[in-house]
Amino acid sequence: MSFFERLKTSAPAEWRAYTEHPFTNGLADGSLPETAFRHYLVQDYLFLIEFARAYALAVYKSPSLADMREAATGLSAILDVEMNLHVKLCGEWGLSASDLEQAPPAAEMLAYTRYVLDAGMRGDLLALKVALAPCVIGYAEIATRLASLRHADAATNAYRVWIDEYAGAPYQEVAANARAHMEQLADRYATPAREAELITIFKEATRLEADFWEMAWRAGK
Ligand SMILES: Cc1ncc(CO)c(N)n1
Repeated sequence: MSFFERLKTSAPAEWRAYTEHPFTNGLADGSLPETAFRHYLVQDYLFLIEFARAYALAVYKSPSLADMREAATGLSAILDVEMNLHVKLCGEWGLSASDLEQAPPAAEMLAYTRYVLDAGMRGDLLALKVALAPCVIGYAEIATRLASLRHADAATNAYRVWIDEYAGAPYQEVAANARAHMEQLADRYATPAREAELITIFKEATRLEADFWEMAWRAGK
């Protein structure tokens, strides 16, 4: 079993609560209330800024030049690709750049990003990548599942652009690379004695991802 599969099978309830959260199913069938989606978009913009800082930390934490290049590629994927797409998507939902920048950060967004940054600051590059795995690899898995559901209203579903962005080849490739790099780091640095600590980080980060959906889901009620 790969390292990532071991992480997932060590946190089955957490992984399920995150990847099959009602928010995600509401994206797939278009039933998600618009207020929930808008709340999500605003907080996700703030999330991505902190996420970029986590990748910058990964550059600093890199033991080798090859690790550093990999982290720098991830940083640029967020700053130059995902953030731009996000601003465009927000614009389509009537949210301007200043709406996004002036939004007060939600406790769930802060808790999650602080957790990831802290795991990386006190740990090594592998610990940081494990904390990031639910975000990067999780979104690729979620979007692939949602894209395969093939609801009858797929053509008119307003959330289709979001699904397509994360189910599309460019994002899937970013996630596959992140996964391959984490496997390689695990070969180099994961010892049986460390596995419990790494599982704890993965479990916590997964729980905080589910809380992020839950925060937005509540806003739609
Ligand atoms: C909360 C969250 N997790 C993961 C991703 C994927 O980058 C995202 N955009 N937002």
